[in-house]
Amino acid sequence: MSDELKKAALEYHAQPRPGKLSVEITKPTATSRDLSLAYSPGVAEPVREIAKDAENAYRYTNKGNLVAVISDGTAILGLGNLGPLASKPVMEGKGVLFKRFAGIDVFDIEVKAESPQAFIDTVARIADTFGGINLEDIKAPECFEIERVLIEQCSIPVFHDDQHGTAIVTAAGMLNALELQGKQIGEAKIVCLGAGAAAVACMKLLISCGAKSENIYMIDRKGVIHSGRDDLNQYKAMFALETDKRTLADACEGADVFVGLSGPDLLSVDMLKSMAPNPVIFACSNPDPEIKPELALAARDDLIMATGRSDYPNQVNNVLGFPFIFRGALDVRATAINEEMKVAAVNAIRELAKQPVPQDVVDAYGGEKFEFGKNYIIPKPMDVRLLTEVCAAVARAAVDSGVARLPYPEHYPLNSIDDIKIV
Ligand SMILES: NC(=O)C1=CN([C@@H]2O[C@H](COP(=O)(O)OP(=O)(O)OC[C@H]3O[C@@H](n4cnc5c(N)ncnc54)[C@H](OP(=O)(O)O)[C@@H]3O)[C@@H](O)[C@H]2O)C=CC1
Ligand SMILES: CC(=O)C(=O)O
Ligand SMILES: [Mg+2]
Repeated sequence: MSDELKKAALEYHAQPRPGKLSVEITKPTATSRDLSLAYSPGVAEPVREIAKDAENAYRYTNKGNLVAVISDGTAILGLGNLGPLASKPVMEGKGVLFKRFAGIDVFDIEVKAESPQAFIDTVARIADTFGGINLEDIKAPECFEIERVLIEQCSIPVFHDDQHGTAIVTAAGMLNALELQGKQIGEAKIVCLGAGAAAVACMKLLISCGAKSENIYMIDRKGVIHSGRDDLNQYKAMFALETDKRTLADACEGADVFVGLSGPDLLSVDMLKSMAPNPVIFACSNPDPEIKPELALAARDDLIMATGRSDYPNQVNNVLGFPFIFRGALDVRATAINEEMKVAAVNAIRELAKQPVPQDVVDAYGGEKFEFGKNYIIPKPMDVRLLTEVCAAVARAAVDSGVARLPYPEHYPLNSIDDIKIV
């Protein structure tokens, strides 16, 4: 990041008031009558109704449109374990994206937890306040058990965005990129640098989409994950291969795909050059990718290059997923975000990239024209059709798979956030 951008980012967060989010009032509060409805004595009535039947919380409070974005700060982007308070700008940022792209209100919650169990207990105790819980930037392997237990304990959707949001968007982009490069996913040799929350979920979903586990080389700080290692947790062990490859450089030789979910500047130009013709490079570490696009594109001209950032083409980032997935789930009051809903989101995002791009999206990106191809494998976050297509696909899948508590919404498809009706 340039010094100029770093300075601008601090200024953006500090001025004209600190932070990126505030709370707004949705009812009249001008008169004493308004206050006697909003607060004492009127507020007692919805209290009594909710005490009689918890479902009334959806009718009389903001529960149905409120998502908690919760972190313990143990894996903030690719910056590592910097603690809960330091994660707050990212969690506020997720709140901005939920609101801007899908009209969802967010409380960001940063939890100082001495153990995964303490974190679970904290979240479980506050869960009923919300319509859904988006777990964010919690490191592996703890994140897997945290999410599993919270899904079991909560009756609202619990979704670890770094796992599933990332996997959905990566799978959508990867299927399109492979198609453009003329490769079959079932034959692609895949190198995955990183073996944490995002990496494990992405590789699992790519396997569901047809990738072969025997073609996936997963790599952590100690090198290739192979069956001779005795230091693997159960999540890494699922990817252990019988192989004599040991290093990232060994794995890259002849590989078709590189997926980086690890840290900055870890893929060298020599490694990139050793890959098969027409490779796909997803260097998705934030804020700094595993290889800079300028370096990669200067080294070879037959690749498709994506990063997690907004300032390069092909932004493979969970922002294309979580706002719309939660909108669809909330609008049918789903009890979970299940595999059917995730696959529906993959297909909706993937297909959208193949449609002509509307003028307002072109305008939002400085007038540059996009069409399905090497520099446009996946839709842009500003594309309102994500709201239309992904919410509809997710809500439909929730209904069809039996986790929806409301029917498919009559007001769908959503053509703008003004069409949203809080249920
Ligand atoms: N573009 C997007 O939408 C998203 C991008 N990401 C990015 O993915 C990265 C990982 O995030 P997440 O999975 O949540 O974090 P985790 O802490 O769960 O996992 C980090 C993984 O990266 C590995 N790693 C870190 N440094 C190196 C290194 N030098 N060499 C090899 N492996 C390394 C770690 O290895 P070990 O197991 O040995 O410690 C670990 O397996 C971050 O950079 C994040 O920004 C995450 C989510 C979404
Ligand atoms: C994008 C995101 O969630 C991450 O980098 O952690
Ligand atoms: Mg994250």
